[in-house]
Amino acid sequence: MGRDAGTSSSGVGADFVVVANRLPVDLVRTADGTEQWKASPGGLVTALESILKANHGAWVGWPGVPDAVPEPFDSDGIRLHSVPLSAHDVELYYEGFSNATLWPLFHDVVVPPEYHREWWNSYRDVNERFAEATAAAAAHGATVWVQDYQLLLVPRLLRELRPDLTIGFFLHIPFPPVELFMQLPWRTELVEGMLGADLVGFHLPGGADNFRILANKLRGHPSVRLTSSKTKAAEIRVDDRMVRVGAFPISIDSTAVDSLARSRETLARAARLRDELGSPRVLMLGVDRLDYTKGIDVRLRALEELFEEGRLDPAEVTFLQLATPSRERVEQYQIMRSRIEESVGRINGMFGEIGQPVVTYIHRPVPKSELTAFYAAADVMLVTPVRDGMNLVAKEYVATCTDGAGALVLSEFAGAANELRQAYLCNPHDLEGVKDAIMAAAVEDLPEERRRRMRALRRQVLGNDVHAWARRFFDTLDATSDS
Ligand SMILES: Nc1ncnc2c1ncn2[C@@H]1O[C@H](COP(=O)(O)OP(=O)(O)O)[C@@H](O)[C@H]1O
Ligand SMILES: O=P(O)(O)OC[C@H]1O[C@H](O[C@H]2O[C@H](CO)[C@@H](O)[C@H](O)[C@H]2O)[C@H](O)[C@@H](O)[C@@H]1O
Repeated sequence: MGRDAGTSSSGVGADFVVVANRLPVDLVRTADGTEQWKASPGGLVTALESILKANHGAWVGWPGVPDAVPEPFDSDGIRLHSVPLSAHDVELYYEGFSNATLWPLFHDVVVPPEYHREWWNSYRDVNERFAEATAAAAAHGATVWVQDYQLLLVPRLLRELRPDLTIGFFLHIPFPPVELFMQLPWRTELVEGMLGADLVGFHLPGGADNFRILANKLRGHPSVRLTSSKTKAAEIRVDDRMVRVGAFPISIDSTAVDSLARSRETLARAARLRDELGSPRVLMLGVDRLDYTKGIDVRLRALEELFEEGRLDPAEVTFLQLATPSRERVEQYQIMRSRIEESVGRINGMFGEIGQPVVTYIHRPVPKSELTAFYAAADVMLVTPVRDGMNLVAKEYVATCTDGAGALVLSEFAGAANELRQAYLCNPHDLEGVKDAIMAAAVEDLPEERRRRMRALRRQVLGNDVHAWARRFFDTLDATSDS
């Protein structure tokens, strides 16, 4: 990628800096008062960590707990700079504006977004602090890569502080249609914030188009499509600068996942897992943060009806759901958790046997090696979000399917469906369609059809990894700074 920077030759600041709400590790405080660093949740960290490890850059982010102020330190070759957040910041900026205003609004209002002025004030204030911390961490002329919806104001704030920097911005969640974005009382400030970058990247062309339309509508900045560009980027004139906008679908470190999946330890653990689960004929798996966008309730409802109708036999099928705790103090997450846990209990009460539940539900993160063994053990992976920026779990499952025998049921409303066309695609709002996709993947299709689909999926995932994603982004960013 040619961004092998670390600290600059002057020793003051790094030449390549990632800025994200979270550091790649969270500080965890245990009941006995001890503190330890643990891997942060979510696909953003999974993807960016492998890029930064390869490039020895710096990372600016929140250490994951209120009021922690750790000094900068090195972790796996990455220099970590903390932006401290108070309990009040966490409540208003993170749980409030980021995750109860922007998150639901950008995910097609699957729950109603809330608009509160005090949340917005806190968001602006925290974005200013992120911009200041980044300005202090970056060397003269450095490249800074700002991540995601929690930091939409940072590109512009940073440009004001440090006009010498090259600034990229990437949005990891869907960018909504104009009519939805227009609900935001602070819509103009947010679009101006993003336009502070030299390149604004989205997962899908639809997101990039929505943003171009808004920039024109709100600020009168027309855009021009660059027909010669491989990424089909467009350019927007903002005062005396050109801002590029394009689609860059994120991916995973496919080769690393593939080789971990082939290891003797993983295969042995996968076989043991199947035994522990009662050697079912069909093992189905779900792996998500416990988020209302992920459609965990959709797949549970589909399975319940398939058991009720006798289309699936509970003596032959087991469903394992791993659900990492997420944003637990936000009301809509609490509502969803109760619904899911109630439905797991109901299905097991109805169809399970003593010592033999039909649904096994684990509400905690598991180590990467264990997660890979779960993927390797599964016959059918259920990925049914009602809306999702990309969904790296779908790609991780495909990369783990080294024997080519698994099947992926995938919602059309996950960004990943744009590339993984050979999955068993379904509309999560159409329960009969979800049930039919599960039946085809788990029971009805011949093994050869499943293998044909999985071969195509593996070609896609192994041929387009996270390093290629970052390369495409930086090639476009470099072209922007040249123009
Ligand atoms: N229970 C779990 N234990 C460990 N890692 C998990 C668990 N659930 C999800 N993950 C990891 O979190 C990431 C989720 O990324 P993604 O599917 O893109 O969704 P999101 O970023 O919205 O959570 C993946 O890298 C996946 O391996
Ligand atoms: O930091 P949290 O509030 O605990 O949330 C975890 C992350 O969730 C979101 O991930 C998104 O990014 C993935 C990678 O691009 C993508 O595959 C997925 O569809 C998105 O939902 C969020 O956008 C991140 O900022 C969070 O770190």
